[in-house]
Amino acid sequence: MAEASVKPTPVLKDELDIVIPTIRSLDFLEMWRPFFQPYHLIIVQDGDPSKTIKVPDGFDYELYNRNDINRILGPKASCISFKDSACRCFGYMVSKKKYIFTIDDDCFVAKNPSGKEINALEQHIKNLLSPSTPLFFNTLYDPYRDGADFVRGYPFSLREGVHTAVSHGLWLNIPDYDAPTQLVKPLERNSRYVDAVLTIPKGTLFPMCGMNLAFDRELIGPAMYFGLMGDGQPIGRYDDMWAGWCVKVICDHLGYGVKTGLPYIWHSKASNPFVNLKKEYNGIFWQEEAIPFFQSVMLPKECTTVQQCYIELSKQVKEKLGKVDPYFNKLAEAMVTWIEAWDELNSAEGSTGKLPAKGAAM
Ligand SMILES: O=c1ccn([C@@H]2O[C@H](COP(=O)(O)OP(=O)(O)O[C@H]3OC[C@H](O)[C@H](O)[C@H]3O)[C@@H](O)[C@H]2O)c(=O)[nH]1
Ligand SMILES: [Mn+2]
Repeated sequence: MAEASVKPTPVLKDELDIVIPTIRSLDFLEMWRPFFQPYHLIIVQDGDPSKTIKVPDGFDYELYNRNDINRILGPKASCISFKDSACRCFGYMVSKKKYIFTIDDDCFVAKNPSGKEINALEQHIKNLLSPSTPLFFNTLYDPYRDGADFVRGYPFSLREGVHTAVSHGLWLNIPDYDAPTQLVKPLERNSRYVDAVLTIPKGTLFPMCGMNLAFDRELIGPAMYFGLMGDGQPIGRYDDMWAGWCVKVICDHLGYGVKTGLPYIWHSKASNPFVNLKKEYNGIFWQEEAIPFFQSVMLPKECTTVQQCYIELSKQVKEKLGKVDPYFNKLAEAMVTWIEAWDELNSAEGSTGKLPAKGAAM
């Protein structure tokens, strides 16, 4: 019998950081205050570091701009994107908490069909604290949810499930469409609230969106590199996609689960589809090569840590995608730099190397 979660969801306020990339404003936090105030925020300020981004009073935060990233990582800062939401992954690296929730600054509190405001963070915590079922599909969706269970024919040997590494939330109003779809359907809005959480089956990739995403940093953090995007790069808006493909392949290899579905947020801003098309066009073309690559990736059984898997993956990226475009050679090297920087900041001695950023006392 799947353990129904009748217990209240733990707040995890000392075990979870909220990472926000921003090049605009943090006013959206006012709407999230009831849900976010207990948590520590890690704000990654993109763009001009001389610009001051106001953090609303009452939040406990640390803020990093490009000067901070360069100061903390030195030459390794080259792996952190500039002028792209990919910069958010720096926040994952400097966090010291077990869980991460990342959200964009144009995402607001959504309402469920009964009109109740959705505490997206609480749902992500529920998703992360309950097992996933990647090895056998449960047709009644999340079997660990109140009022659900495994259906007849579900093997009892698999009902314990596996640890959940990622919780991928969705969006009402502006859906996360690519530029061509945005251009064809400029007025389309997502009003469909699907009351379900699904485990993405083992061996299946998915398009991970970084807008409303939570993960177990201790299980899968080093694989959550959002790549080389934005300024100086031939691609943008594939940061979260790249991370999602790497993460899913490694989760499948290590036996972790990835969930998608609830919670919803309200995505308010439709970015410019023409600007997006310029950023995405290489990605739309290259993904037709990258997806078959990730579908065929085999990681040796000797790779038992995320770092080992990720370094092995970077070698295969260089070998197999480097032929598609020299960009992938650069990306493969940046993947290694990311792991080196991650281990430097997160090894015992490395943690003292992190200079305090501006902001409220930590
Ligand atoms: O150069 C930049 C641009 C944006 N940001 C911050 O990233 C967040 C997302 O920005 P935006 O809402 O403009 O992007 P979308 O078009 O909605 O697509 C996003 O949503 C899905 C993924 O996260 C995707 O990668 C995003 O592009 C927002 O907080 C901006 O302030 C930035 O830091 N640097
Ligand atoms: Mn947006």
